[in-house]
Amino acid sequence: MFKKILFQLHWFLGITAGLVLLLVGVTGAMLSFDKQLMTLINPHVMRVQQVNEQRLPMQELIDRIAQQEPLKRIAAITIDADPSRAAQIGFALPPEAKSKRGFDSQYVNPYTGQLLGKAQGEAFFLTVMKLHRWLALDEVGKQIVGASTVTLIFFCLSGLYLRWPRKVLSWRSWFHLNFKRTGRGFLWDLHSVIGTWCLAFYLLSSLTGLYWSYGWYRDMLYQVTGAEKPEHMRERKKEQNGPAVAENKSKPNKEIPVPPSNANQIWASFMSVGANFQNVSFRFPEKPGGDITISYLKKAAAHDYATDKLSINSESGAIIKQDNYQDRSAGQQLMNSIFALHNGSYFGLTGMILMMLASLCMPLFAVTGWMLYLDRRAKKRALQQEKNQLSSNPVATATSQPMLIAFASQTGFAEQLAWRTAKLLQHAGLPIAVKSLADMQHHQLANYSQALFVVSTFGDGEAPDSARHFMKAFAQQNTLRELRFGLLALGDRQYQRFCQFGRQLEDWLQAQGATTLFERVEVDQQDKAALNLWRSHLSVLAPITGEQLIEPDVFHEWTLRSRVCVNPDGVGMPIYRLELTSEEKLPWEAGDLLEVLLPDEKTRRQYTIASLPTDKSAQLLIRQVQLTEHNEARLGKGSGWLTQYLPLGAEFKARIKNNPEFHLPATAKPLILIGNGTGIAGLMSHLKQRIAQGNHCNWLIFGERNLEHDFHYGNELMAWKKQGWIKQLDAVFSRDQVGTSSNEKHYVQHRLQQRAQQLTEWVEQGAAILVCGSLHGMAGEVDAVLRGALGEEQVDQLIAQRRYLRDVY
Ligand SMILES: Cc1cc2nc3c(=O)[nH]c(=O)nc-3n(C[C@H](O)[C@H](O)[C@H](O)COP(=O)(O)O)c2cc1C
Repeated sequence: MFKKILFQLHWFLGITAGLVLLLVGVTGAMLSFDKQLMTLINPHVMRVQQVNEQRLPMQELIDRIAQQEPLKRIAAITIDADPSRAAQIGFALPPEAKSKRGFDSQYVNPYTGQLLGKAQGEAFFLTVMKLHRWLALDEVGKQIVGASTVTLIFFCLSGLYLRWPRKVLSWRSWFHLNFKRTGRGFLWDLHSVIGTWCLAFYLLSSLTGLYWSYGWYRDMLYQVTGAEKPEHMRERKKEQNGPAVAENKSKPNKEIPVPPSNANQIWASFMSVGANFQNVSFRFPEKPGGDITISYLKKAAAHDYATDKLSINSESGAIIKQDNYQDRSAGQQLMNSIFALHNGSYFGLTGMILMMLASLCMPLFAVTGWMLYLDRRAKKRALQQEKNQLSSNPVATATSQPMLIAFASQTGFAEQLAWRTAKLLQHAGLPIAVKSLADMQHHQLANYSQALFVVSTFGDGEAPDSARHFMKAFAQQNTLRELRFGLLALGDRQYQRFCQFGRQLEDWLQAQGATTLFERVEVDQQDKAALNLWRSHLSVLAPITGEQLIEPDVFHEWTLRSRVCVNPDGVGMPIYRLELTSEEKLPWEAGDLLEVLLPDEKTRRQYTIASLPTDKSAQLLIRQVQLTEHNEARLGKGSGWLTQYLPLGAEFKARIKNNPEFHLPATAKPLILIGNGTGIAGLMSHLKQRIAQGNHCNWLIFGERNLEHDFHYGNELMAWKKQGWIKQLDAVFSRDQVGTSSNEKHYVQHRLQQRAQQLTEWVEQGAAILVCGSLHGMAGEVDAVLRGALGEEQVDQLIAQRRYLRDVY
């Protein structure tokens, strides 16, 4: 249960926060080498030719800059030990921009003092940084990024738990990516194995990233490490608490920094302690006589942010304070390394590259996570369809002992095959009970004399999660001597323990005294031959017909040839008759469906085909569906597209869907066709087929609202009546009766009730009954009339003999 909840949370947060993390990851990767990239794209600004042995003395450098920019005040200078690098000057921002932190930054040639201008790309990286830290949305964005960062920690930990392999000590089960795997297995591998590779990096970057997201987290880190907060943070806190500065959070009375007039002396003081520097930044005081703060990185520094600090008095040039990285406490060093840990530079260039690659992988998780989610959803939907079809068939209520079909499935395929198997057997007349092993105890198996097991193998040769308890209790003694069983084991040969759980289950069943109905069938992925073998075993148990266990997912191009509204002035929603053709010579028979793939390439809609291949086109009858969403009316996704938006002559994807539950054998015996609304489509194809076979004995009961507007295919039907192809035609129009002497709405079920005598006679002569149209209202009412007139037993028999078939929706 815990695992299930964790999984649900993992995917739900994944498909939401995952998208934010995708952006944060990619922008983070872009920022990894921003300095290097900036140098690369600004060779004439950030790099210089070394023209002298020595750089200009600091005072001369300052004076020459001041000559070129007399109106600007130098607030900071950064000098790099690399002789080919330009020095960086930070000019104080003008008073109106006082509240902003930072400087107006330019580069200068340290040998000549010539200003080289600004570097290109700063604005770009600033935008990337804003996206990375707060999605460029200020406070709201900051909160979203903060929450997503917390979620990333959750993904790491829950992901680790969810993928915990059975062989914990085997490095392969943790880190090996098998490129031979395909489909869902490969997606899962990409998600979980690469996730494991990246796990430490994500934990590191998220645990450090929270430092910038939440004040409480920052405070906590300082408290735990015992480190001292930097001055600007303490000041900010004071300001926020102090009433005097409540309206103005910027520093009060901020002065323009003053460059010193004895810079050479200051440089000498610095060099007395920092001669071995990699780069050094001088920050000038805001008041004359104040201290200059110097931050420098030694050549042997632990990492790029392990800087030493120095304060020098701007007048005397005396060193006031020295604060070396290596002299700080471990906690303080850690807090000074937060950014280096965040971007991996704490571990040098390798760390930076690995962190960048891990960040670049972030989209992979979002994409594979979404794909796994969509795949699971599609499977769930397909499964629901299978279940619906089964439960709407009344045979399920038969009283004789049912055959058990038990499944154990992780991602839904075994479950789908179990329901399909059930459907095939049920249609062949066997009473069936479908159960998940998750809901079963061992001793319950003794209640059945025949059972089929459809089980997959997951993880590293393990049972699917839902069947783990069944596995755990395997040692229990139980006697199943009466049980005969068949077993379909699903697996993938790319895994070392192929179909392991299926094999284990079979061994256990046999150890309990159960005997096999036929040899275990093992399926490698979706191997058709193995599935056909399973199907042929089923045909020994019962005379199954029609449908394959899995259908090929091949769609063809179809063209919309014509579209006519058949009830222009009717009171109901408009119904359109569509004519469609395909270049392929695709066969179908009466009762089959056309499954249309909508433009999003995922959504499918099924419509009963009203014509036969001999008509040279597939005809559909589609009623527009109107939905109201947020007080706005819109057309149904499938019906709206096909009846309104798809242009005439346009191509789209569709496939013929075999619908064996609605197929009829060719026979001269009578046929009763009952339907309403667009349900006439399915009845039309059957009538056409009957006529083609030369079978006259057809009785149609059709219902709609008004004769004048809603007698779909009325002309053809009347003509067939006249020619004798339809023996009896009962068209019932509910709205036409209002205001007449009966003044009651009559529907097809009422007409059928009136003709109960005739119904009994036809059924006695061997008639089959087809029902096509509304599930709600019509189909249930018709079923009740049939049961009332013929009796429960006879209706159940008709179903078992496949003489009572329905295509209802
Ligand atoms: C993460 C993962 C692990 C798997 N492990 C195994 C395995 O160890 N042995 C095996 O034969 N098949 C393995 N498979 C393949 C599945 O058993 C196979 O895809 C099956 O059709 C899934 O059925 P289900 O959807 O009912 O769970 C694995 C599949 C995935 C996605």
